[in-house]
Amino acid sequence: MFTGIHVPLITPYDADGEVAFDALAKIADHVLDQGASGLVALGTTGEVAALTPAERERVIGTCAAACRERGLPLTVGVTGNDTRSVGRALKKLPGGVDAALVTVPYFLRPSERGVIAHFEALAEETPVPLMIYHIPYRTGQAVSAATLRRLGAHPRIAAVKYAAGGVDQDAVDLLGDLPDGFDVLGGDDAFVSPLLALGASGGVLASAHLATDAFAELAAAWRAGDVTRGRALGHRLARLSAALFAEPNPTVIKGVLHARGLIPTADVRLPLLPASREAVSQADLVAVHPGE
Ligand SMILES: O=C(O)C1=N[C@H](C(=O)O)C[C@H](O)C1
Repeated sequence: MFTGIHVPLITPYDADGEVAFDALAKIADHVLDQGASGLVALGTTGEVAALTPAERERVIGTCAAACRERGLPLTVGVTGNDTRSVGRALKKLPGGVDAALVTVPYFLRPSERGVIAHFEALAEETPVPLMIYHIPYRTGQAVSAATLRRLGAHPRIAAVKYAAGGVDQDAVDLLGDLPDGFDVLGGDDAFVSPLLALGASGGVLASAHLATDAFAELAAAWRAGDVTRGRALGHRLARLSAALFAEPNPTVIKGVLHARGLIPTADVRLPLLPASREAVSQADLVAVHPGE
């Protein structure tokens, strides 16, 4: 299920600050038609924390329709640091959801044994396969390769979105000895190419709103062992990701999509602030020929 590039969609807003569901549907169709292997709804990029429960439900429905039409998977972000409430949220996921992206418990900083107990409890009750979201610079929680390997051996834990802020020793250790049926997806846009080179099967990349086809080609090149193409493309796309992440995600991406007429406004909800004009025009420029 988890190969190729999965795009964690932004949430576009109209001039009144309401979610622009028609624009969301168009972006979903666009990235899937450009070669994305699936969508992720309600990620950080989708400003999930700023959405009401009703908006979240409609976002899932909109993304599910686009995926269903093409027979591609929809993953939905489920965030929380209390095992029971995350379990309840998983059980409430509507039809049309194929997997859940579940953050390592944040802020609380349980032990790694606690992290294992958390995911093993969730894996026993989840209606859909789980993708662990490992992002220690946001959660504050270390998770070793040994812990991920143990969790990856569980039949209901299908993948990890690996976002350690670089290619660390645990990434090398994990990718050198993966449990059967457990996929690693790069979750730090700038480091996806080296992770693919080590054996990751794809990525969950906000940058792939732009140049989706080039990101899909990057994943395919590394899978096919085409080092020359993978390396060259990886360097170019890393420059695009750097430009898109020059200010807090997803502000620059929204700025570029708006400048290109793909969403009605570049607005974000507080505490995010819109990206500067300079950051948007620089990223727009880099995005024009990312694959060459
Ligand atoms: O929402 C996501 O999923 C992602 N969020 C990361 C972030 O906001 O830092 C970036 C990554 O591309 C995917």
